Amino acid sequence: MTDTKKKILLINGPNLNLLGTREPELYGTTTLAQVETALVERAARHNLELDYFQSNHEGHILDRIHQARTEGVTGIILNPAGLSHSSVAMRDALLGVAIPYIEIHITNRYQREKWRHQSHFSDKAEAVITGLGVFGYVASLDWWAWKLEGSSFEA
Ligand SMILES: O=C(O)[C@@H]1C=C(O)[C@@H](O)[C@H](O)C1
Repeated sequence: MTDTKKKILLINGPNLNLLGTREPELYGTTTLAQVETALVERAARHNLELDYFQSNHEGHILDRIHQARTEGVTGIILNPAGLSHSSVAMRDALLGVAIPYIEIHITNRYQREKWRHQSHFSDKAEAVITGLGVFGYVASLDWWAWKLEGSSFEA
């Protein structure tokens, strides 16, 4: 019997293609490609498949979210980026496909402009990570692995 790995989809929103050179004092110097590569390798160690997608175009992100349902994606790691604070359509897409997601933000949004404190996604997220830098992506993946492996705690 083939061992079908559970699939996690990493979605990054607008301007995160600039990660590594974009306001490095806030977002750090690790590139998005480095994050994506590391997570694919880490996912494999957890016997998970990880696919990733980044777009600066809201509609393209909506289409990728819709596609995730047909692919049987188990869970999503989502950094909506600037769309966190504005996109009802993206929230509706996630609710529409009914795929659970963890919301991750590289920066601590609560240390930034007040309008960044609000997110259209947090109340429906499994969890929200904000301010761990790019480690937030690692934490998000490990959380999915822990959850899918039965959520057992070993101190
Ligand atoms: O911290 C982050 O990853 C988020 C990324 C962005 O691009 C901003 O628009 C958000 O406000 C914060």
